[in-house]
Amino acid sequence: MRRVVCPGSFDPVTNGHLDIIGRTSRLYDEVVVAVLINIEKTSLFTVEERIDMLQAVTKEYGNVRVEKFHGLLVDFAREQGIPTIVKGLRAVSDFDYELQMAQLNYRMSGVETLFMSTNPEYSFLSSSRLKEIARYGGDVSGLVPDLVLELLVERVRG
Ligand SMILES: Cc1cn(CCC(=O)O)c2ccccc12
Repeated sequence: MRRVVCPGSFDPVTNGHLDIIGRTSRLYDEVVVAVLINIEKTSLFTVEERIDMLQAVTKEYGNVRVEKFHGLLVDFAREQGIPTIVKGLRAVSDFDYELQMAQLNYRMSGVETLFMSTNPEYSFLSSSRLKEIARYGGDVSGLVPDLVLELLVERVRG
């Protein structure tokens, strides 16, 4: 069983995330989407809400499992018996940090990191930018799944 882990905060999941997860699900037997629990960071959605959204929007792929984790990603990967991380790269600006993390993770644990180019349609997308726009009433339809759009608008304007 060839497994891979796709880590992130997913606060909330965007179409950019979904694009990478969907393409990865066609390359591996199982994709574990790992939602990071970060108590230092205030989030718009709870971990459980983020997991529920991810489960709903990845169900159609049939081989995606959503889990939560805290601490080191490589510890989670090892516990899950997953030898490979897949990260989406949006732009050159992502590369520096991601390369450093990949080298550190490999040195610490032998877990490999594979990079996948983000669909250019979403290369500008990040959850934080999205939340900012939604907070000021901007239209983010088409950038997140419809289910997420509803919950996002309700939450920022609630
Ligand atoms: C482009 C991209 C960024 N991230 C981290 C997102 C985050 O930390 O919320 C991803 C996670 C899965 C698939 C693609 C991506």
